[in-house]
Amino acid sequence: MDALLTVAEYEAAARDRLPAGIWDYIAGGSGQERTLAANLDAFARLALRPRCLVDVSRPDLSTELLGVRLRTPVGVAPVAYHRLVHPEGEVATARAAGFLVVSAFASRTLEEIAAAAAGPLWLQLYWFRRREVVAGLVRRAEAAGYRALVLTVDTPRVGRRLREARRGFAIPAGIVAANVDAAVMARTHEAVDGESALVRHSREQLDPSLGPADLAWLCAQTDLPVLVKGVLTAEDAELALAHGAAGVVVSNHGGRQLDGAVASVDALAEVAAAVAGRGPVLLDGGVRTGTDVLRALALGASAVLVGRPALWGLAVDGEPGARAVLDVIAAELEDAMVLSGRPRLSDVDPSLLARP
Ligand SMILES: Cc1cc2nc3c(=O)[nH]c(=O)nc-3n(C[C@H](O)[C@H](O)[C@H](O)COP(=O)(O)O)c2cc1C
Ligand SMILES: O=C(O)C(=O)c1ccccc1
Repeated sequence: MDALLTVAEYEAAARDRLPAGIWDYIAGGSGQERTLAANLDAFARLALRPRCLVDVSRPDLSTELLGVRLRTPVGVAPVAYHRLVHPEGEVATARAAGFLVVSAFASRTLEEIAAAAAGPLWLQLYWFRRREVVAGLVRRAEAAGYRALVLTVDTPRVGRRLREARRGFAIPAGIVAANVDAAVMARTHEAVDGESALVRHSREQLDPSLGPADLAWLCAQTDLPVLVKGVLTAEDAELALAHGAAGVVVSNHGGRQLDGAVASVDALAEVAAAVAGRGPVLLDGGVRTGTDVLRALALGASAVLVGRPALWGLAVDGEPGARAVLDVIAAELEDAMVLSGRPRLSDVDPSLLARP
């Protein structure tokens, strides 16, 4: 195999390897997939204003997030069921990642992932109707040394994923959400023609009444910082912080929830302005290159997360593949910092963009 030099090449290699149903589950968005496409297009539209005559002999990609030093400002977004693409699943991803947000629907246990992790771990939560599932995950994350919780708020139910519906997609029996009661997850394994099992499962098990008071309740349950994921507006950023959130993740769930929602990078400036330095602002959705990372930081992100790219690397070559994808992005980021005259991340601000 020739060396793969870009994230796009990992994507193509992963597509060649994965069964079509698994590929469509991962690649797909909701509805007409407009937001899925917009996440990529929005980055492409942000032209850079490089500066020259700057000493760029010592580029420094490191950053601090919630008191922890990271080698790069790039982590892995919470993505369900890594074992769909590689038998080691999240354990391999955790070895490769500088920083990983573990999904509530991880296919390895929180403790196995913690034992393997190279960097900080956060745990993502859904608002299960059975609140003891949420509380149990919080206790286990605390005990296993996770450093933050991420409450996903863009999923009162799973979006209309037409690729999943057409295939009657269900989670294969051998791959389970290792940290959630099997009874809660049973319906994710029942294939029905013309329906996504995940949509059905989410309608039954996720609580769509989630509101600000519930966020405040969650924050009161734990000393861990709680970030709110799925924020696309200044109003929701303000509401999240007012009810105890330590920060936000600007995200449209990789174009898998409300189709037609704004591209995440296009929502970033508004959210960052509302947060106004009171906590970290992360971004995910469509980050595929080092220059995308730089664009997001210029618009106010503290760090970014990649979702699908981590799975592409994992699918191609397990732990080394996931590491290689993150290394490609880091190498491109360093290059972009040197070539744009911004050798430190603290030098990255809206002046980097032609039309911020
Ligand atoms: C296959 C797949 C599964 C996902 N599972 C979850 C999940 O369990 N929890 C969650 O908060 N977000 C989930 N997401 C959304 C990601 O956290 C993230 O928002 C999105 O993938 C970022 O976009 P990107 O894939 O373009 O990088 C999932 C995304 C994908 C593609
Ligand atoms: O969050 C998702 O995008 C996702 O795919 C999912 C997986 C399992 C249950 C609910 C949603």
